[in-house]
Amino acid sequence: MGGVMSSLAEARTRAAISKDTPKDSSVPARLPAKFIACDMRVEAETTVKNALGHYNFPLKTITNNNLEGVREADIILLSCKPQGFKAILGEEGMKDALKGKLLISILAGVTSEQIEGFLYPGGNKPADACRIVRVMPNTASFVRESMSVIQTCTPPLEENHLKLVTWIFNQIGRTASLPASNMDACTALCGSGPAFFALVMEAAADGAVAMGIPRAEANLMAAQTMRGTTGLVLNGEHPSILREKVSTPGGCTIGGLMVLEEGTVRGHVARAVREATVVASQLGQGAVNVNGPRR
Ligand SMILES: NC(=O)C1=CN([C@@H]2O[C@H](COP(=O)(O)OP(=O)(O)OC[C@H]3O[C@@H](n4cnc5c(N)ncnc54)[C@H](OP(=O)(O)O)[C@@H]3O)[C@@H](O)[C@H]2O)C=CC1
Ligand SMILES: O=C(O)[C@@H]1CCC=N1
Repeated sequence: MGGVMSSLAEARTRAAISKDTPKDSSVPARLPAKFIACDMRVEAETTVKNALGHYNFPLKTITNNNLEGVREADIILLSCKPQGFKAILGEEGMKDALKGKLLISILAGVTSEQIEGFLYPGGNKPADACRIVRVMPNTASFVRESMSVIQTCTPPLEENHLKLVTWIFNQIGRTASLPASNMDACTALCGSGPAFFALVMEAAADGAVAMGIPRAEANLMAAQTMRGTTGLVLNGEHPSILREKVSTPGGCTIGGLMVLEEGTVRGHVARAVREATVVASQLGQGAVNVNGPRR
């Protein structure tokens, strides 16, 4: 989806907070209460409604009129292809529509400086310029398990904006903050990561199928085993210790691990993250054939 906008309204939930309940200081004073989805194709309206229609908030879809969506919104979530932001933000009237608003970009490889430089060339930034924040979420946001990295801004975001961005992305998983220089690696690890881990999971299931386990059970077993492993690590277990604990001396785990090490799995997985980092860094530069062979 190209541009997704949500407008703010006074948080209805605040009314429900009793006098005795301590206020959660991480919750912004105003929360998003309405969602506007903008796309270029009318078919996208059905996709959006099917994906989001069951949630209990007002949802509006707009086709081929990003300007209307931006005018109506307080927060703009830019989610077109990396190279597509100039067409959207360069539209006549867009700069005015963005005045004083928060523009969140999840575009891979596009820096905040690039967006800012496009909107306000030559550093001609008015006092009411929109505030741009770069965030890298991932597809697990669909099941509220995203790992989203919010880029730290210079100068820092004002407290309300920071609370708001953090709150939004905390609704769809976990958040972390890192500087601009780390965002391409975050894109590779968090943005692309689900695809990498899915490949490993599929390979593990294939192995089990080869040894006679039915496909459906193998997929379930691989997915739940991966989930359990992530649960242990998120609970504080170090991956190396976890691996040692499972490796009964003379047992089957160490036998399997030896095969993985022979196959240089670590090197290849790490290299995939390094490769995706380099590719991500080129996505916003107008480069072509970014995935061409490098050697
Ligand atoms: N896929 C992922 O897991 C992640 C993606 N990202 C980033 O999110 C962005 C989208 O990625 P992804 O969803 O995979 O890519 P897609 O190409 O599937 O989505 C791009 C969307 O933008 C829409 N669009 C294109 N031009 C316009 C326009 N002028 N106005 C409004 N909408 C427009 C497209 O509409 P239409 O379908 O009609 O062409 C399409 O829905 C990228 O920048 C990517 O780097 C970030 C993190 C994870
Ligand atoms: O592959 C891509 O370019 C996007 C960015 C991160 C995940 N998907």
